[in-house]
Amino acid sequence: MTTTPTKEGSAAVQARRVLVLNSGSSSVKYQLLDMNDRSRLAIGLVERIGEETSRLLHTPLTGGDAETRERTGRIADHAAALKAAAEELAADGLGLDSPELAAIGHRVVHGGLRFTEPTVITDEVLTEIERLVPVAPLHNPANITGIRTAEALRPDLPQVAVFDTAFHTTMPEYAARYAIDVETADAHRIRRYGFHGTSHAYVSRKAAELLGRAPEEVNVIVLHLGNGASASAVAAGRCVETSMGLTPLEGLVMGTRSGDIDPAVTFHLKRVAGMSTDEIDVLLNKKSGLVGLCGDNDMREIRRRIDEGDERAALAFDIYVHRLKKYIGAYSAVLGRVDAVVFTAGVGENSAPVREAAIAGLEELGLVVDAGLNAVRSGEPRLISPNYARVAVAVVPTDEELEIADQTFALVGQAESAGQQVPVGQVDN
Ligand SMILES: Nc1ncnc2c1ncn2[C@@H]1O[C@H](COP(=O)(O)OP(=O)(O)O)[C@@H](O)[C@H]1O
Ligand SMILES: CC(=O)OP(=O)(O)O
Ligand SMILES: [Mg+2]
Repeated sequence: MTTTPTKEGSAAVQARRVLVLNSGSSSVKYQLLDMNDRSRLAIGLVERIGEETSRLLHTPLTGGDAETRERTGRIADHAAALKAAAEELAADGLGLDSPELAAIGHRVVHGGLRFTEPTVITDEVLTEIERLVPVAPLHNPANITGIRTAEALRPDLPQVAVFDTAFHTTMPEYAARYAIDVETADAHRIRRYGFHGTSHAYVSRKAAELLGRAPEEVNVIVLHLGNGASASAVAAGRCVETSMGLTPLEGLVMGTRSGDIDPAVTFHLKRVAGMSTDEIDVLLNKKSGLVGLCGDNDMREIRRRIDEGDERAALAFDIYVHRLKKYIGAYSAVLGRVDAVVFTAGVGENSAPVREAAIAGLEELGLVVDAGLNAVRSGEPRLISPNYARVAVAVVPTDEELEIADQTFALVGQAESAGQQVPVGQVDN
């Protein structure tokens, strides 16, 4: 194995592994990647953090058969979740103490306008991420805990933040600004930031590849349909419009979030229903969307209920699809020429009925889905439109973790090859 001098000047194993942490409001997804070939050494998920029914699923991928280990029982918070993940990695000889670990890459949801690129985390960067908590209350606190815990476990390693908002900072001002009083908006930095940017960037690039064209040559609409869901219009590789706004609440119907509503609904709930701001926040972020409409937020379960004739589930599905269709139409108009509409994330990659229903009736926009191609299940990027269609419709599996690992490793590598000291151990705990 190659050796290189460390910052202290002693010989060490060349570090080419990256740990990626994607901390959500109640879950942590993690992956350890070997950047020699960008392969995964282990993947894991801790879900339902803080509940009695927490669960950790850990899969080492270094041996022959990938066997998932499961831990159940309450995991109190994100710090405990990360420590449990670190123990699982250590049990496979992939512990965080490994000299082969080059950096830890974190998905950070809100980076405001300041962070347009992946950024090595210093105290000052962390303070800025903390300052953005009010506009990403479900996400940034979890990201911050992830950073602090990782820092405590490996204070000598560079930690890199990859921001969901970064890809959207290219949006023109007329798309990013809300039509509200300019002084008020500026004083409180109220504008459209957009989220899931790492996914929109990765998927739009992959879609261009699938079409055999350079990203600069194509205009695509990306529909990221996970638990959180957002659409973006990407022109020549740059985001020009996206559906999430100041926070990840705006836009499409999501698993538990309402997406677009008349903002006056909130005044009405306060004045007429007597709800507090916090109660309205919980209602719109956690008790709305699919779960609010029919009690389920998993599209598989909704489809199963529809097959059994459940009318509430059918209406929830129709509302979800209707919103998607509106955004496809709107973004076709924004882009003028569309080369591809691309489905991604849990629902987009797996739900043929959602894809079929969202594109149905859009022939005038050049959009058609081939039922046979749409029914194919595959982990590969693929076209689901017939050859004759004017606009391609595609499914492109997203890989936020790989993109975060690539960006993290590139940043740390660039800094080192330029002979710069990569800031480490600068986050106060
Ligand atoms: N086979 C499937 N068929 C339909 N929907 C699916 C399938 N697998 C996952 N999903 C949907 O994907 C959602 C999760 O998407 P994902 O992108 O993993 O979300 P997140 O990253 O926001 O947690 C689930 O809630 C479910 O609705
Ligand atoms: C920003 C956002 O909505 O993220 P997620 O889909 O992971 O909740
Ligand atoms: Mg996701």
